[in-house]
Amino acid sequence: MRQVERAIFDLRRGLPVLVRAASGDVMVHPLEGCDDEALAALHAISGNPPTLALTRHRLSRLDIEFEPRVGLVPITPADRAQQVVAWASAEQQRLPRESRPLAATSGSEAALDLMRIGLLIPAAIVAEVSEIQRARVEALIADGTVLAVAAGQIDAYSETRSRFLKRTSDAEIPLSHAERAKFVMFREADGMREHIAIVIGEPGEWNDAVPVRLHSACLTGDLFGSLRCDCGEQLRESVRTIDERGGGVLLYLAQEGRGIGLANKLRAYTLQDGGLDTVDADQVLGFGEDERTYEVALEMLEQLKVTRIELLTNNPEKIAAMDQGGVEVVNRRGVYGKLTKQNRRYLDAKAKRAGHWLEEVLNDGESGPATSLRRPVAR
Ligand SMILES: Nc1nc2c(ncn2[C@@H]2O[C@H](COP(=O)(O)OP(=O)(O)OP(=O)(O)O)[C@@H](O)[C@H]2O)c(=O)[nH]1
Ligand SMILES: [Zn+2]
Repeated sequence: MRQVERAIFDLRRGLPVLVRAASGDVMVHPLEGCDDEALAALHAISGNPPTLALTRHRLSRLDIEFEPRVGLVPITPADRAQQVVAWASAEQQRLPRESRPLAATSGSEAALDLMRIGLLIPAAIVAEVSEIQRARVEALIADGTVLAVAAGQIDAYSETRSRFLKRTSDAEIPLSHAERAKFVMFREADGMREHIAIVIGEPGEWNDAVPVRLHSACLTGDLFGSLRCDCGEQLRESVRTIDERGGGVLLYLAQEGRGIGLANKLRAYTLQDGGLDTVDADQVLGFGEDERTYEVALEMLEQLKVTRIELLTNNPEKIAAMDQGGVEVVNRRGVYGKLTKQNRRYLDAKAKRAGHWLEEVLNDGESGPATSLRRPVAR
C-alpha cells in the first residue's frame, strides 16, 4: 500500500513513475507538468515512443467510440506537449490522425487508476520499457530516482481502501441547527482521506428507520455558499431535518466534485462557462457521469450500527448503493436548496442527465421550495 501512496505523491509532484505489469513495464508521466522535455525524456529512458492513455469517456468526447476502459493514442516526435495535453483535457479537440487508439495494456490501465486515486486528470503519457533500456531503468529505480509500483498493488489498493476505516476521534459540537451533535472522525487506511459522521441526538432514541444524509463534500458550496450549486443549503437543511426528526446521522464524505477532486471540479466549472453542462464537462476531462462509490459510507454506517434508514436525497444512485450494500432504505425524503439563476442549469442537468428527483424545486420558480423539505417523497 505504501508504494502506491508514494507513487501518487510523485505523480502529484509532476514526476514519472514505473508501473510493473504482466503485460510489460511502463513508464508513466502525469498530464500535469508534461512539457516537451518530459516527453523527450520519457522516450529516451523507456526506449519506446510514448503514447497518450485516455479513458473511454474522453475518447467519446473525441468522437471515438471505444469499448475498453482505456485507449492508447500514439504520439510522434513531431507532437508538442501542449497539443498532447489538449487532446486529453481541452474542449472541441480532434485527434489529428485517423488511426484508432489501441486497447491499453494492464500497466496503462493501472496507471490511470493511480491518476484517479490521486485526483489528477485521468490521462497519462505512457511508454513501454524496451529490452535495451531495461538495465538503465532498473538502475534508476535502484538509486531512488524513479519509483516502481506493481499494477497488482494498485488493484489491491483500490479494493481495500474502504475496508480499513479507522475511527480516530470524536467530540460534541453543538450546531446552530442541531444542538445535540457529535462529530465522529474516520480515517481511511492510506491516511489520505478523512470522513466525518455527524451524529445527532441519542442513538437509543432514534426512529426505527434512522434519518441519514450522505453528503459529498463541496468546499465551494458548503463553506462559501457558492451559487453554482445547491450543496450548502442541502447540508444545513439536512442537519435541521435530522434534528427535527429525532436525530440520526449525516455522513460528510470526502468526495469533493462527485469524486473528481477540487482541482478537477474547478477545471470542469471553467468548461461549463464555455457552455457545457455538468456531466459533459466532467466527460471532457475523462471522467464518467459520477465517479463516487459508497463503500466508505456503508462502512461508517456499519461501525455506527445503522442498518435501516430514511435517506435524505434526490439521487437514485445513493438509494441503489445502500440497497446493494445491505442497508435498507425504508423511506426517501427529498432535500432541496434554493433555485437560483446560477444553479438552474446545474440542477436541470442533474434531473435530465442523472435522473435526480428535482421536479419540485425546478417547477417551483426562483424562490425555491423551503416547505417541501419536510414532505416525504415516495420512492
Ligand atoms: N464534478 C462536479 N461536481 C460538482 C459540480 N457541482 C457540484 N459538484 C459536486 O457534487 C457533489 C454533490 O453532492 P451531494 O449533494 O451529496 O450529492 P447529489 O448527487 O447532488 O445527491 P443529493 O444531494 O443527495 O440529492 C459534491 O461533491 C459537489 O462538490 C460540478 O459542476 N461538477
Ligand atoms: Zn456544491
